Parts: sequence; C-alpha cells; structure tokens
Amino acid sequence: MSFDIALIKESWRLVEDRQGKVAADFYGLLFARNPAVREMFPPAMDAQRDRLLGALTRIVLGFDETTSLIDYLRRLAVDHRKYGVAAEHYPAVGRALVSALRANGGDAWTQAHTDAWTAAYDMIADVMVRAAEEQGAGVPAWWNATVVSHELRTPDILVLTVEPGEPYPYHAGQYTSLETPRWPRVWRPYSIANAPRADNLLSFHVRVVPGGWVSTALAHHTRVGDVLRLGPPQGTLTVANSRAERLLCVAGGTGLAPIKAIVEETARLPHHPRVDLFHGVRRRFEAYDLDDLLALSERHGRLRVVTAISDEAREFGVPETVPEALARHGAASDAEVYICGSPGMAVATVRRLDTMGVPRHRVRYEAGGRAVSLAEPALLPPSQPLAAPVIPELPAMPEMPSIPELPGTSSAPPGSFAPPAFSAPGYRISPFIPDADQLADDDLPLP
Ligand SMILES: NC(=O)C1=CN([C@@H]2O[C@H](COP(=O)(O)OP(=O)(O)OC[C@H]3O[C@@H](n4cnc5c(N)ncnc54)[C@H](O)[C@@H]3O)[C@@H](O)[C@H]2O)C=CC1
Repeated sequence: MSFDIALIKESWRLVEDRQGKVAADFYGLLFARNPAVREMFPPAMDAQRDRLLGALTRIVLGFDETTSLIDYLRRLAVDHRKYGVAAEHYPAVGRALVSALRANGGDAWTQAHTDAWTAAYDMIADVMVRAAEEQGAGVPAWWNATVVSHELRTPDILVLTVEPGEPYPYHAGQYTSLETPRWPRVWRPYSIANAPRADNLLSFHVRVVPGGWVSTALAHHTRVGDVLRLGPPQGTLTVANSRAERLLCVAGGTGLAPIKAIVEETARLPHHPRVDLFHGVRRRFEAYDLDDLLALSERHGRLRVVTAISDEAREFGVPETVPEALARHGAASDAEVYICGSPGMAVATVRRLDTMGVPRHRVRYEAGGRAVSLAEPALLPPSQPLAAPVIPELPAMPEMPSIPELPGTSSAPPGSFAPPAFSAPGYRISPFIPDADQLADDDLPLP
C-alpha cells in the first residue's frame, strides 16, 4: 500500500475525542455537496454516525492486516450495492471524509495527514469499486422475499420465514440484512436460522427490541404475504470446512439462529459429527425453539440438546447459566466450539471452557467484521484451569434418550459459491450480529 499507515493511525488519535463530530461533519458535508445522496440513507441519522465510526475504526485498525482488511472492504462493497451505491459516489464520499477529519484534527493536523488519508481512501475506493463490479456481476444487489410464516413464539421473539423470489445461495451460519416496507433504507442484520433448503426458504429469529424500528415492524406490522428485502449473505461462522468429529455449540437467546443452521448442516457433513447444543435462556418460556430442536435431534441422530434456564428455577433444580450447564454436563476437550449470543454470555462461556481444558483455538465466534476491544485476547486473559480440567467424554444425558449411531450421511450438494474460510485460529469476542436494532458496521451505506 502506498500510503503511510503510521500517519493514518496518528491522525486517528488526533480526532479520537471528536469522533462523533467527525461523523456529523462527514454527513453534513456529504449531503450539502451532494443532496441527491441523502435519499440513500435512512431518515434518522444518529445510528448511521455510529456505523460510520465503527467502519472507520475497523479500517484504521485493519491497515496492519491487509488481507483481512481487503476481505472486509470487498464484503462491504458487495453489501452496499443494496443501498444503490455506485462507483460514481466514491469520490464525493472521500472528499467529505477527508474534509471532516481535517476539520477536527486540531493544530497538530498536517498536510501529510491529509495526503495519507487521501491516498488511503483511494485504495479503499479502488478495492470496493472493483469488488462491487467483479463479485456483484450477475448477483442481485438485493433479493425480494415473501413472508410465508410469522410466528410470535413469545411476546418478544418472532420466528419469521420468507421465500426469496430468486435463489439465495448462502452457507449455514451466515447472516443477511433485512429491510421492511415500513422503514425503507433501514436495514438490520439477522442470522439465517436454517441450513440451505431445497425449497429455498429462510428463517430468522427476531428478538423484539423496545422501540426498535425493524424488529418492531417485523413483529407487529408484518404479515404473511408481505414482501421484505434481503441483502447478500455475509459472515464466516460456517461449518462447511470442518472435519471435527465432535462439535460443542453454545447459543444464548436468539443467538440460537446461526447455531441451529450450523447444527442442521452437520447432519449433512460426510463424517456426521456428534453435536452437543447448549441453549441458554433466561426464563423457561423463552426456550422458544425447543420443540424444533428436539425434532432436529431425532432427525440428526447424533445431537444432544441442553436448555439452560438462568433466571428461573427449573422443574428439577436451580437456575443455571450456560457456563454452569457446561460444567454440569461436561464438554469434550477435543470438540470444535461454536458460540453465538451476547458478548457477556460468550465471555463467560470462554472462561468456563478455559477451566475445562478446551483450548481456545477450537473456539469460533463470529465477529461480523466489527473490531471491538474484547477481540484482543490480551483483554480476556486465559482463565486458570481448575484441578481436574479435562472432561474427555460427555456423560449420558438423563433428559434425552440415548443416541444411536447413524450410518454415514451424504454430503449436501455444494453451493454455487466457494465457502468462506474460517476466521483465523483463536477466538474473537464481539457483539457479532445484533439480533434487532442494535448495529453492525456492515450495514453502513457508503464507506
Ligand atoms: N437473532 C439473531 O439472528 C442473532 C442474535 N445474536 C445475539 O444473540 C444475543 C441474544 O440475546 P437475547 O435473545 O436477548 O438473549 P438473553 O440476553 O436473554 O440471554 C440468553 C442467555 O444468555 C445468558 N447470558 C446473558 N448474558 C450473560 C452473561 N453476561 N453471562 C452469562 N450468561 C449470560 C442468559 O442468562 C441466558 O441464558 C444478542 O446479543 C444478539 O445480538 C447473535 C447472532 C444472531
């Protein structure tokens, strides 16, 4: 790269205390100079500013790791086609961005900082424009999808199923973004809660966030027959390349969505791994998918399901968090681990797995492209192992019948695009996919 990364980082520190102002100035300048661009954005811009900062932070921190940054930019570019972003928009964005940074850099900002950002932005724009052209060729910018099922399983949890109008190729564990007709241009990311199906249907688990635009619209203003829009599939929390004989899947609340898709996919893997699925909920009635999970367990043949209820006494015992359930039931130290849920749940789970002797390099936790502080292992130091850390085999579960060995199953037909590689060994902790109206930087129109 032909720009000075050290200068970029230094300049980022200069605006550190004024990042909100940078974002506000950026959009102000962009819209003032290019009024037509305003209609690509949602009516309320406050969340948008956070997204810009999230993306910029991700980019600035990512300059050291060019390969993953370029992957991120490519994904961003392909995703941004759904907003109507085209090559001709990029120069205006770059000019507004550099102006906003310079305006907030204070006395220490120099021409060298401006030049470094201009060069960096040219590189970013070049990568994104090319990615949109190459990877977007022949691929819809978005998919219309008709609602075929709308089930409020609890007052706050919706299971929604849609049928895209055109084939929607994706991998189990990936997520997409949804837009409702009620709030045009307001997109929210949701994980797809099923492995690819022959009938092309996609399910989503939506936690209704009080005051959340999209989750509320989906839960209370959406009916069977309505048409939503879907962005392209994203995310690398997939199991397609896994060779592990044993999986430990840990889900918190609606974080079950991608985990369920992954579990479904394991039944199609040629080596048909054993799977232990722990689903943490706060109250018993929030085990909103238990019937489906038990049916899946029967179909799968090598799947054990444990529901941990954290805030309410269970029928036969005391409340239990997911980490406590793991400790009680045990975890195979050679299992490949997939975690999805709130960051707090994920951190608590990783810490518990530390004490059980499960190496962190086996733990996979999708970061959704967002760099957050807890992504640094140094910020989540390894926990001390307990005296007897390794539990090699899972004890039989009293609440589930013993699981017969299944004959090998055939592999699912390959998708029409290459499976994304796993994230680098190790774990990363971040908010991942907010299940409703929390934010993800991938949702940002324009870089
Ligand atoms: N809906 C979707 O498509 C997806 C949602 N997610 C994420 O999953 C999470 C789901 O949240 P909710 O459904 O509201 O679940 P929740 O917050 O009600 O929690 C579910 C379980 O996690 C446990 N938990 C929560 N915080 C914990 C902590 N600090 N330590 C230990 N255990 C903890 C709870 O005790 C409970 O057992 C959200 O963060 C969401 O962003 C992630 C991927 C996809």
